[in-house]
Amino acid sequence: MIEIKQLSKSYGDKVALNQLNLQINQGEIFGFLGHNGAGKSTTIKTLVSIIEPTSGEIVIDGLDLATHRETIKKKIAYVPDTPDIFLQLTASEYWDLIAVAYEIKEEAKVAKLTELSQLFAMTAHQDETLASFSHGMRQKTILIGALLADPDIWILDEPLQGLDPQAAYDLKAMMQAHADKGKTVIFSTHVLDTAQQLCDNLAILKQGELLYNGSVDTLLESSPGERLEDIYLKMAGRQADNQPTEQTEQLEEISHE
Ligand SMILES: Nc1ncnc2c1ncn2[C@@H]1O[C@H](COP(=O)(O)OP(=O)(O)OP(=O)(O)O)[C@@H](O)[C@H]1O
Repeated sequence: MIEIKQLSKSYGDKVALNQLNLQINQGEIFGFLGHNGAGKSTTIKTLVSIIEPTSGEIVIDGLDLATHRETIKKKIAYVPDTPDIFLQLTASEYWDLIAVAYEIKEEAKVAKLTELSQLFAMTAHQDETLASFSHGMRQKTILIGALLADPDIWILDEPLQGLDPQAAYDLKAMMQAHADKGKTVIFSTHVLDTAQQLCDNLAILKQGELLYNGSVDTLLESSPGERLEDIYLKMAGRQADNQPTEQTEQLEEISHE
């Protein structure tokens, strides 16, 4: 279980996250939704130890992230929103690097790579550099690397961006299969149909504040006949609009019950 307690992050004067409290259960698919700049990536980067929070605490399976960082990092695989890393490496060299970092045995690595690179149509490209790849191919290379370790917690920042329809379909199936094995999958997205289709629970953020935390079903039941997209847009409002909508107030009550 992941417990996020009173988590805040400021970049200079800019408050990106304000006292966020959340719980993410093992084996669930958890989604972060929110307009641009809402704080989704900041939350995710804090979870994967890329950035330090200004204050607050993250506890994963009973261990405080601040004091058990190395142990916790081994449980987590992360797919960033911009896959422009290790561009000078070939896909195969990148996967080798991940296998060493996560201490994956050679036999298991080869079996998993054969399966995943075929699934994502990357076998023919494994000896080409990431620099020569399209955005989607880099994304697939990093996805394959993340899955090599069969992580307890798989965290993906806007993972569907840039994937072709087949790869997006396969990735969604893999996220579901990963959760079905009892692993935790956390992702951010702007694709509300995907959130509705995949998520057990979600958090909706706006300008660093939590607007809603709870199940997708509860959210949908709160407005019969409406899709998640309709409910989300009413709740989050327009970017410049800081005033809570009537829907926001109603849903805040539900999420605190
Ligand atoms: N390195 C940084 N320096 C200064 N401000 C930052 C930095 N990173 C993020 N911010 C600010 O923090 C706020 C939250 O940004 P964040 O990237 O977490 O949003 P997001 O919800 O992931 O947005 P998007 O959907 O556009 O990816 C924004 O106002 C952003 O401008």
